[in-house]
Amino acid sequence: MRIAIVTISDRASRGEYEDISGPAIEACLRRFVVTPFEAVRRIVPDGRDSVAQVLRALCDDDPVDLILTTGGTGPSPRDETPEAMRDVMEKELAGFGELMRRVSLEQTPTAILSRQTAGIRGRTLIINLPGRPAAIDLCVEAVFPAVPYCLDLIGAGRLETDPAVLKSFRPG
Ligand SMILES: Nc1ncnc2c1ncn2[C@@H]1O[C@H](COP(=O)(O)OP(=O)(O)OP(=O)(O)O)[C@@H](O)[C@H]1O
Ligand SMILES: Nc1nc2c(c(=O)[nH]1)N[C@H]1C(S)=C(S)[C@@H](COP(=O)(O)O)O[C@H]1N2
Repeated sequence: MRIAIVTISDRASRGEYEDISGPAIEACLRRFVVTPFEAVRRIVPDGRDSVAQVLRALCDDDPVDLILTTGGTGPSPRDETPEAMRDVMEKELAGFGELMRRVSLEQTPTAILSRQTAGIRGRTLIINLPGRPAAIDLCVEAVFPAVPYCLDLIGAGRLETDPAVLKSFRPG
């Protein structure tokens, strides 16, 4: 099982601030994913082409099973993660963005500014998270119960979670 964590930030990619959100995603997953996995880490600048290029590379050449991105989902001019998603996804899973915004709205009214979504390319599931470190655990934990079954359905690797920490759901 290989899980890619892609930090999308102009300043973090230039080393102007420390990437906190990327490591926070890996730490979050390590708390409940019991299947051994390799974390593949990338840090790229904002922008449609920059993001689409890294996503295509991770899905097409020796594909990873799951990609979690952080950043670039907002409304400012350089935030183009959703445009890159539209370029690379073969199927959109809009429910992921809907649920993450719903839980985030309980934390902050600016959650409506995130255009985060999820989608499938080949045998890889891609999920967008906002850039702010405070969003990571909340958004990952909200959607993850459905992730293992989604990976089954697209032919990715089998992923198990520790039910005492995060219960995943496989119907039937
Ligand atoms: N990977 C990250 N690690 C730590 N903090 C982050 C990260 N990404 C975003 N943040 C924080 O969240 C704020 C809002 O994120 P946003 O993606 O809108 O950044 P930004 O202002 O567009 O700048 P940049 O793209 O250079 O990160 C940032 O100003 C920063 O404080
Ligand atoms: N849970 C959660 N969601 C959140 C936030 C947050 O602090 N917590 N920040 C919001 C803000 S202020 C913005 S601008 C958008 C987009 O952030 P991004 O461009 O860093 O992806 O995510 C939103 N979603």
